[in-house]
Amino acid sequence: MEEKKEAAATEEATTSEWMSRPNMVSPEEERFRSGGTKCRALNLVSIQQWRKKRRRCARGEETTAGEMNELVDLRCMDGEAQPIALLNGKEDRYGGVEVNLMEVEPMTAEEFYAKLDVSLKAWKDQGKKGIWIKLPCELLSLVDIAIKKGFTYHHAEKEYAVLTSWISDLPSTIPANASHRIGIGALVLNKNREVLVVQEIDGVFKGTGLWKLPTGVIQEGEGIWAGAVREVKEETGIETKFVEVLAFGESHQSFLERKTDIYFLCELEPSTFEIKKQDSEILDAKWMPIEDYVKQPFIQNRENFRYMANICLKRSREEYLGFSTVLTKNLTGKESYLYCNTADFLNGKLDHASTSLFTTLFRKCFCLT
Ligand SMILES: NC(=O)C1=CN([C@@H]2O[C@H](COP(=O)(O)OP(=O)(O)OC[C@H]3O[C@@H](n4cnc5c(N)ncnc54)[C@H](O)[C@@H]3O)[C@@H](O)[C@H]2O)C=CC1
Repeated sequence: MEEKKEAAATEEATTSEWMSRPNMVSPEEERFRSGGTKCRALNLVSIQQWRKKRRRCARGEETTAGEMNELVDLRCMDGEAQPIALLNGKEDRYGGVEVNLMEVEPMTAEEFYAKLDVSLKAWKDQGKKGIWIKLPCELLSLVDIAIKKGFTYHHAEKEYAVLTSWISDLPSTIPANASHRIGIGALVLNKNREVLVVQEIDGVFKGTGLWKLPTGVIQEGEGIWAGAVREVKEETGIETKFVEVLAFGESHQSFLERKTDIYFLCELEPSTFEIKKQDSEILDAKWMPIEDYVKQPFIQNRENFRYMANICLKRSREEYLGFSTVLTKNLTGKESYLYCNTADFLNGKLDHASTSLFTTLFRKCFCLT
């Protein structure tokens, strides 16, 4: 009866728990005894030796330091033990190793520990520097072990977490997790110099009565200009074409506690004018004379809002120029947008770098004159 209870508890116990309770039967040992072990590196002799050692540790006759290393050593000491395979890793461009556990056979905590231990030793001998481990949600129970072996969280996505460890004696160059969030505010002006404004149902401006520009956050893989067009369409139903980035601002520790928020004030040209507001987020939306928008006390009483509103006002009078987009390619051949002041091209201050630049330039000349 007692044994059964212990076995049931073992199933639920995490590896770290059963490692610290010397009388428990480990899941690995249980599987070995029933003939179904997956870990060929273990055999009964080494398990017994190891359990004796754990009992001695529990009685205080031996230190527990390095207990898991002992397990690995015992495995290697035994004549019948098989060598433990390294974790399957891919070299990165900076002298490190990337281990992707997204598509490997599930492994027990014990197997992972043993493999990680021998892998780290091997990689250290080989002079490797940054070690990256990508763990799918199904293997997140292994995080504990990686952390005990010196790894720290780097970042997480819905499907996985990534941990890193810098094993070189040189200073770490592992890049930080994403540090910024990108948002947009959209200036949409019609021919009567009315600006498209909204009131939001929730958020910081709830209940203030402020008529504000449509704002939003750029999605993964989305261009700033495309995100601005999408947000305006979603919130107000108005179709637009991107014209320019008028200004951008940054504020630190403004998102998820530690992230910097960068927002781009964009001008968009409307091609439809009938408002169909988004019911889930927008309380009301309308076209408002730009002077009335700027005069709102909430805006006049806050320096950054006043600055942005004045830029919008100047822009509505065609007294201000921003940055428009030039489609280019980055080093790896991916599409990359350059946001630049085309007025300087007009004045001959910059070289005309590409055909698409000329196209943009002529479009801008046409729009602005
Ligand atoms: N709101 C404004 O008037 C201004 C906004 N900006 C910039 O515009 C960008 C976007 O600003 P906001 O629209 O105010 O962003 P926000 O962070 O308040 O909201 C963005 C979206 O996420 C949703 N959301 C945010 N936190 C949520 C939560 N805890 N639970 C559920 N939904 C949540 C909101 O409903 C909204 O759809 C930022 O970069 C900001 O700096 C810049 C100046 C003024």
